[in-house]
Amino acid sequence: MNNAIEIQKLCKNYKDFLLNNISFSLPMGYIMGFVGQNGAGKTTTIRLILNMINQESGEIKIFGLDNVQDEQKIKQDIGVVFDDIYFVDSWKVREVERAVKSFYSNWSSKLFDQYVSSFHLPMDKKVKELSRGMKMKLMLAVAMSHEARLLILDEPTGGLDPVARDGLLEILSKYIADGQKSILFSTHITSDLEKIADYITLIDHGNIFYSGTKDDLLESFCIVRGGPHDLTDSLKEKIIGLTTNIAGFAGLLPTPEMKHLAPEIVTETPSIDEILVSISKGDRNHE
Ligand SMILES: Nc1ncnc2c1ncn2[C@@H]1O[C@H](COP(=O)(O)OP(=O)(O)OP(=O)(O)O)[C@@H](O)[C@H]1O
Repeated sequence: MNNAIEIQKLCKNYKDFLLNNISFSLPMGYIMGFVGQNGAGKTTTIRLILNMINQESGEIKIFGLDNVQDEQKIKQDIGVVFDDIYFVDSWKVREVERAVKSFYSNWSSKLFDQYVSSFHLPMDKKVKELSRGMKMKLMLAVAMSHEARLLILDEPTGGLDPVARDGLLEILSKYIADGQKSILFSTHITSDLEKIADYITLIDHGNIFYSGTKDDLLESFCIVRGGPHDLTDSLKEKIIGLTTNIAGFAGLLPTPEMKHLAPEIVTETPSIDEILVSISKGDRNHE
């Protein structure tokens, strides 16, 4: 299978943070959600992929090419959206297009106009006059107007209302429909990923906790709940992010451990949010 992104043993060291030897791949034609708590290392990983910061060690390949040596070639094929707008404040929407299009050999003004119109962006407004959601939509329009084969989105839905978010998810699903495009989508709004992501990479304190299909992730764990007397010592050790109170306990359990459960214990399929919260509680329980 061809990979849009292939990361091997990537490390980055800051004073108080280590991106610890991470590896994961995004297969061509799919959407990968990139999730983790604040400060887990998502933006650092994205900056490394885009060669905006230097890595200490490891390898990053985009469409099979080295992200540093072949940077110029690769960047023609990537569209990026960050949570901060990077266009000049005094530019009007039309001027943003004029400024950006010269960088891309595949730029399509027709596509840009279509996105601007479907996002209801006013062509004559200046960047500084746009709302946060409008700025986000402008960055998305730019990212998608040069037929990029890889979109890298860092919190793209943060400023969008639920209707606009839903519209965006539809656009992203259509964007990858030809099987030739891929999206790495970092977000805290995991319900968006439940709708459209095929793969999930979950990063926890600079380590990859999980990378694989969303379905496998949700099948790999279950939420368990039981009364105070159902919690044995051996079960306690296996539960990630255990919470207890007078009524009983709850937490996340690796699915293979389900076969040892007493029949009174209730199990449910977790949401991505529940997995994230349990992992973070598990980290705190071990501190
Ligand atoms: N330039 C830098 N110098 C020192 N530390 C940094 C630098 N950039 C990021 N960090 C640290 O690296 C860690 C990971 O930050 P990063 O921005 O990658 O997290 P994130 O997962 O994107 O978080 P969030 O969800 O809050 O955006 C944090 O502890 C942050 O303080």
